[in-house]
Amino acid sequence: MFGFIAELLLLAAIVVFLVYYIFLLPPKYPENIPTIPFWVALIPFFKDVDQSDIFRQYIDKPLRTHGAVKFFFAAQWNILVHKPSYIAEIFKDEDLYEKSGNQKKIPHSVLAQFLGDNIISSHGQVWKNYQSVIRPGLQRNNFEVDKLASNADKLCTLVKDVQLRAGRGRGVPVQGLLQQYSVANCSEVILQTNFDALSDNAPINVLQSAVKREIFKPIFMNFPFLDQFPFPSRLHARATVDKFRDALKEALIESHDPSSAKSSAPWPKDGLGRRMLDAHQSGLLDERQLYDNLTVLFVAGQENPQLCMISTLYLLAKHPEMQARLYEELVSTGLSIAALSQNTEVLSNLPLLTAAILESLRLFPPIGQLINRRTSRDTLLGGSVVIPSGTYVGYNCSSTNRDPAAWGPTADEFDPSRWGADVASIQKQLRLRKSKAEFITFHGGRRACLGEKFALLQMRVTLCKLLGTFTWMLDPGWIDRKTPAGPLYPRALRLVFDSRQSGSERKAEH
Ligand code: HEM
Repeated sequence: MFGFIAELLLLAAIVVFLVYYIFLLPPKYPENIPTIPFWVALIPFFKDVDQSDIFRQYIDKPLRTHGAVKFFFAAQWNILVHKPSYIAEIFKDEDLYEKSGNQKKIPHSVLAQFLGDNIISSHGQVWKNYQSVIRPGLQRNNFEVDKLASNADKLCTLVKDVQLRAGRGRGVPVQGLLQQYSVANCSEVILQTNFDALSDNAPINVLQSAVKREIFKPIFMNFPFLDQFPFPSRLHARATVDKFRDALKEALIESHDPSSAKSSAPWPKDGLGRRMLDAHQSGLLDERQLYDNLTVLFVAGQENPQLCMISTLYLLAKHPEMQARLYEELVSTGLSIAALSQNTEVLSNLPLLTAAILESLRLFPPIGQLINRRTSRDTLLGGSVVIPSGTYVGYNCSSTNRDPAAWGPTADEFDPSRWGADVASIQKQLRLRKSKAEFITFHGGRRACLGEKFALLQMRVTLCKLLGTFTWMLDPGWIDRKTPAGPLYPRALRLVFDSRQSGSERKAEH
């Protein structure tokens, strides 16, 4: 009996070994690009790392030298592309490089349950249908800038309070505050809902943090097939994402019900929330599609701007001279900060402000790495890289955005002047860099981000208020490290804020 069990265990061990061996073996094609060893993806499990260090050490050189590599991620082999001309080719052929999001790639995962089938990850006619509903709501010309400015005022008050409590010269954590702020902007201005996110302990902020903890667990991001098993922690994760979806759904319905105390009427013409509810009523979106899209719009609409704010505050903290120049630019308009923060036209025509935001988005794209396109047939990328049908293809955004061949030897440096000195040349350069896929922060081609316009407006208003109210620097005790995996940004950033007024008062005192 003992011998039989031992044999069975040995057999099981051989099967597991064989399966793993095959699983971890890189695909034969393409032959002319290198393979990043599979264990590189596993380093964050064993060590507390800065993902940009790992990238520099193991991925950067082969990726840049060959323009693409074979790369193990999310428990499968993919082609990770760096070369801008390859990426431009991918963006151009939507039918060959089909969007294939989590609902197709890992349908059993918590992530797929959370975001479902939505405008970002769908393909073909379904995507066109979603676009017809969503695009006009996201690209309207009349975003309520007064609401953004008033939320930015509240943010400044929160920052002041936290800094006061921490004590002069002591660093304060900024991520939580920026999360509250971007949730408020996204829910109120994009979706016409209200979660009272800027008040203390708003339930949405607690839920949002709980969902993020579950979704970004590295072990399940790298091995999503583990979600097939009913681990108690994953059942809890599923319940948490459902609760979050229900909260969004309830808020959307209540805020669009004129008889509800939580109604956000009057609604703007073309408001996205109304459009989505109408599309459901007319049968254009079924119930599942309505709430999948609502969830993804909420996530994309507040998470990406939030990360952009963190990275921009970080870069400006490292460049106090740039803070001073930006402040001078605001003052040079002759408008008060209060008036300027609500004047979309003047704000959009400030060259340094525009260039600083673009430069931050270039160096720290909120979506650092994206692998969600699948080849629908065999192909030859760039005329030389053989990619078999059914292969997942993606890119590392910050690597391409920092390509020295495109941006020169200072590609890794924060230098807003590289974008141009006036708004017309900055816009021209932006269009050119996007068309050559040298700046891919907002993706590209027909699937380019639909929220770019809103995101840039929000960044302008936010920086106008923050720069008009404070100067800031890095907390000297904060360790300068980026996140270990997932979205790339400075980890648990702590800043020391100083009120501009008290700064000038201090000068007067001397
Ligand atoms: C700094 C802010 C932002 C950045 C860097 C950003 C970046 C991106 C990227 C990289 C994609 C492609 C995603 C993929 O293929 O998986 C995308 C798509 C998209 N984004 Fe954004 N985004 C930002 C803000 C927003 C905002 C505020 C919204 C508003 C809800 C939004 C809505 C969308 C939508 C709807 C798509 C899908 C477009 C399509 O496929 O038709 N984004 N964005």
